Amino acid sequence: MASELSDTLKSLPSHHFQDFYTLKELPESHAWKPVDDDLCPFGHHDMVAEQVPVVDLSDPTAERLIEHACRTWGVFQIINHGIPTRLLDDIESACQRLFSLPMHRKLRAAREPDGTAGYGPAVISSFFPKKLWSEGFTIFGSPLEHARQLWPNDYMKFCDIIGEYKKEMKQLAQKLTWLMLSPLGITQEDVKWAGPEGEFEGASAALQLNSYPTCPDPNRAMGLAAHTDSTLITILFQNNIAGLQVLREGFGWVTVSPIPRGLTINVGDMLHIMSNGLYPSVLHRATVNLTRHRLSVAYLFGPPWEAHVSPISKVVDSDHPPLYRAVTLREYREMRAEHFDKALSLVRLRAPN
Ligand SMILES: C=C1C[C@]23C[C@@]1(O)CC[C@H]2[C@@]12CCC[C@@](C)(C(=O)O1)[C@H]2[C@@H]3C(=O)O
Ligand SMILES: O=C(O)CCC(=O)C(=O)O
Ligand SMILES: [Fe+2]
Repeated sequence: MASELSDTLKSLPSHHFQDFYTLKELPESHAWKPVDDDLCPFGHHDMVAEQVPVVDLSDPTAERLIEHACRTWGVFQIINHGIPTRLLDDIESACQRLFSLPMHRKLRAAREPDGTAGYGPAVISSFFPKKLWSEGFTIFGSPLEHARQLWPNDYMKFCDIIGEYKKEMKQLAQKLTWLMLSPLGITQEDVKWAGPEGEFEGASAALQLNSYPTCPDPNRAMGLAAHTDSTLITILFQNNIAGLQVLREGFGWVTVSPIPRGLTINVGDMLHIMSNGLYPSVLHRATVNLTRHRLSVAYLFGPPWEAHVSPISKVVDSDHPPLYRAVTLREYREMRAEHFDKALSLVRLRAPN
């Protein structure tokens, strides 16, 4: 088994795969400056008072609450969203099964150096001098091939859960996107690429399974470094263990308190552009834990790869000129791959009035 692992590692290029489960101390390569130091980069505030908004989707005023949350935070949590509890339990178990596999098995499904799908560190890790305390598994389209490599005799269970989860998430993402766009006066006619029924048929979607193993020195480690998502919206499920933090302008990092069976919705860069900056994409990161293995599942919902995304005319006038040029998701992801957090400013035309 040990030789299978070293053979696999030898055949993989400089890509960094870390077996966290064997480490008793935090290696220097993973030691960030204590994450608590920058809890409040804007000075001292009463952090307890600030809570990410929670929206009950069965509330008739949900749309207004969502609009307010998107304008002020770029993130909110939802309850009563209609995703079956059983499915959330299933996806959590599927993550546990995957990440608890021995390293040599996970490496069979390793992401290729220039690839996008499979097992490996977060793609943004290459932009940071220190390594992240996390591992991920990215799914575009069908997970069948990778699932076969991971569980040669029992891969269908994983595929079925992923298939069902993606289907439910797609419907929820469509509904949420309209709940977010409607208060800005944006309708189906304004978003040609959303299709005649506004069903976002050609939308791009990916599923990112994240694992944050227990860490011997959590205050000096970083699970996932600060980033915005390059999506329209992201729907995040976390396994009831705190770790996700969002940056609230003027306050600092605020922890998103897990709500059992709740989901967190992030505004991504594509929605930021479409809304002409009215809905800012949220900067977020994930911390790690001494005793509890945290898992999260991000459904990354975007426009079709080749659709031109630009500020929608309904939110543009002479007082509010377009702040961003049109860009396709394909072009934007290429810019992110090269320039990471500078990508949004690279498509920016001017500063707001
Ligand atoms: C669809 C995508 C968004 C993502 C890059 C990717 O191609 C697949 C993984 C996604 C993810 C998840 C963790 C955070 C993130 C910044 C990363 O490193 O990989 C996002 C990427 C993104 O939003 O650009
Ligand atoms: O694990 C989390 O809470 C954050 C995950 C995340 O930001 C992502 O997958 O894009
Ligand atoms: Fe994210």
